[in-house]
This record gives sequence, structure tokens and C-alpha cells, in this order.
Amino acid sequence: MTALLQLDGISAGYGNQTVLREVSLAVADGGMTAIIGPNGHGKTTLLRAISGLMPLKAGRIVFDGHDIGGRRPDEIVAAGIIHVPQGDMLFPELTVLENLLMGAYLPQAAAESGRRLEEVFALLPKLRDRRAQIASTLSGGERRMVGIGRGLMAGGRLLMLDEPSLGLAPIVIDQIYEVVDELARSGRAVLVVEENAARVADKAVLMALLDNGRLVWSGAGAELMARPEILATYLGA
Ligand SMILES: Nc1ncnc2c1ncn2[C@@H]1O[C@H](COP(=O)(O)OP(=O)(O)OP(=O)(O)O)[C@@H](O)[C@H]1O
Repeated sequence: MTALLQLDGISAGYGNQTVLREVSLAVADGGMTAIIGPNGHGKTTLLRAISGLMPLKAGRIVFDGHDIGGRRPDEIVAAGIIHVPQGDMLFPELTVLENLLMGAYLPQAAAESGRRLEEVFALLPKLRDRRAQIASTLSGGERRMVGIGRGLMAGGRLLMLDEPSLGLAPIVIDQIYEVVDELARSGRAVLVVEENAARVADKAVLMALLDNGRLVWSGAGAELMARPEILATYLGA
């Protein structure tokens, strides 16, 4: 496998508190990789560390052959890593279109924003119909789609999604994962954080289980589903 992103023994945390402990992980150049694990065990922190939103205490992050540890968040976006944060974080008073265009704020992305917008509308046709609607009046599922669309507007080679299922009804979660799966099957590298392993087990090329900031297991989804002791110990299944 060609790794697009390679984490090499990374540790990170808040102040004196260490949250991530020596995590090593290879993310493939295409398809879905899933970070799973219970709440509060470091999944969001892992994405924040990759995005440059918090400093590393130890370890190396190599993306597309370059050591990106210590780079600023905007430099990491420019390098091709897009982070769609938990809970949408849209601009509530702006329209769908304005929110989408916010994703293309860096010069290179801005130059390609017309073409990208067409790609986003092709993947998420509902957003074309809703483009003039104010974000705060959208449903939860629609807001999530705008968040994903805004991330895609930035371009990038790796799309990181922090719990795209959070707070949505099961039927809407299925719709969101259909979109994520379509992106992954079209060859885009997607790193997704998900609390419920079963939701991604049949889609992910690799699942990585974080417990108390450590990577305690990784492997194929089918392998995990055949390990009831891991599911019971770490995921309360
Ligand atoms: N800004 C912060 N300051 C201090 N501690 C924090 C901060 N954010 C998170 N933590 C702590 O870091 C640990 C890991 O949190 P993190 O958000 O990474 O977990 P998670 O697995 O993503 O869970 P969730 O899905 O609930 O966000 C928790 O103990 C949390 O309390």
C-alpha cells in the first residue's frame, strides 16, 4: 500500500495533559480509513494534531513524502489536508453558496472554485437547489452536507471528517455515509472519525481503534466485526 499520510509515534495533548500516546498509522492514498473508539479517547485530538491545530509533543507526520509536523494550519491545508470539524461550524447567517465558497479561501483553491463548485453540486445535488438558503435554516443533514462540500471546495488530497454522523437520525446518517463512500470509491483519500464501528466496517479499507489515546488495534472492518472480545472491551458492543 502507498501511504499518503504516515503518523510515526505521535504524542500530543493539552498543556501538561497527554491525550495521544505514540500513535503510528498509515493512511492509504485512496479509500476510507476510519478512526474508531469511545468518546473522549483522543479521536478529535488526532485530527487536530494532523491539521496543525495543536503542537506535537513527539513523533513525526509525513504527508505525501514531506514532514509536515510543526507547520501552520493554513500551510497544512495548502499541502492538501482538509479537516471538516465536528458539528458543522458553518457561518449560520450566510447562504449555502457563501459557506461553500468560504472553503476555497486559499489562492489556488479560489482560482479553481468554479470547477470545484460544479463537482460539489454533482456529488450533493440538493445543495445546488438550496444554494441561496441561509445556513441556519437548513436541516442537520443538509448542514452536514454543506460542511463536507465546503471541505471539498478546498481541494486537497486527504479529506478528514470528524464524526460526520454526530447528532443525525439513522436514515440521514446513511445518506451522509453514502456520499462519503462515493468519494472514497472514486479514489479520494478519506480519514473519518466514527464512534460506531459497525457504520463503517463494510466501507473502510482500514479501521484503527483508539483507546485512551493509544492505537490498540487496526485492521480490516470484517476482521473487527469477527472479534467480539475487542468490540465488547473497547466499543461496548
Ligand atoms: N481544549 C481542550 N483542553 C483540554 N482538554 C481537552 C480539550 N479538548 C479535549 N480535551 C481532552 O482530551 C481528551 C480527548 O478528547 P477528544 O475530543 O480528542 O476525544 P474524542 O475521542 O474525539 O471524543 P469526542 O468524540 O467526544 O470528541 C478528553 O479527555 C478531553 O477531555
